Amino acid sequence: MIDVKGISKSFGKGANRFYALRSVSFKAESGESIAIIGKSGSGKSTLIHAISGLEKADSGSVFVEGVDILKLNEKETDKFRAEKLGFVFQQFFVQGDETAYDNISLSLEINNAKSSERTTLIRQALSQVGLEGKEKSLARDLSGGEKQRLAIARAIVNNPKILIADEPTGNLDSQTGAEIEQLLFELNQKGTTLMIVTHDNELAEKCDMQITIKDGEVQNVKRRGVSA
Ligand SMILES: Nc1ncnc2c1ncn2[C@@H]1O[C@H](COP(=O)(O)OP(=O)(O)OP(=O)(O)O)[C@@H](O)[C@H]1O
Repeated sequence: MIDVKGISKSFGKGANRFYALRSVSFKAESGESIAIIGKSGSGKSTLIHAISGLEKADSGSVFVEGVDILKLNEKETDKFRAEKLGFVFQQFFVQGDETAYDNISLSLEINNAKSSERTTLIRQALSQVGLEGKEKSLARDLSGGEKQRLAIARAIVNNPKILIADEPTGNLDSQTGAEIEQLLFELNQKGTTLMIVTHDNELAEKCDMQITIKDGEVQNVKRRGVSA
């Protein structure tokens, strides 16, 4: 479950203090798909950073899968993030001069795993995203859609509870974007909670829950088929 209660986050000091989030609250059950929508600069990225502990909220509480993340120290936050969360971004962030295998291997948490075990986990992740047989391909030789599939494989190799996708289709043509969308929803159907930051209303409408952020505040929470 993700339970966000009254979080605020400001940047700067004194007269220059700027609130990127103001008393934001919402609750989502495990396994749901959640869209975070809103104009550029409304606070969407700041919200997912606060939920993942990449940036700590100034006040309020954030429970993710039963863990009060504002109470964790830096090392515990890193461990929590590595074990429970997977991230996918608009810009893919794959290492072009590394193979697909090595891109995933770099983020594999079980660093002391036997190499046969690593290989199995990496092959499974590649197969889940439809990139079987691409282990040895250099990331830079992959198409845009394949790069994003690789980024998704890397995000899911540790079997995260929550997959956080920030504009995952923003750099893709509509056909490839639709395939990536389908892949994300397939992973969601298998039980991974999916949180997507998007400007795409059609994509947002496919999610169980749509949270609209405006000027750092929750403007509206809509559940599929229900208006709040
Ligand atoms: N580290 C920071 N220091 C100062 N201001 C920041 C910082 N991070 C974000 N902000 C400000 O907080 C506000 C919200 O930013 P945020 O990146 O969360 O918006 P967003 O909704 O994700 O925008 P976009 O859709 O353009 O990515 C913006 O006005 C931004 O300039």
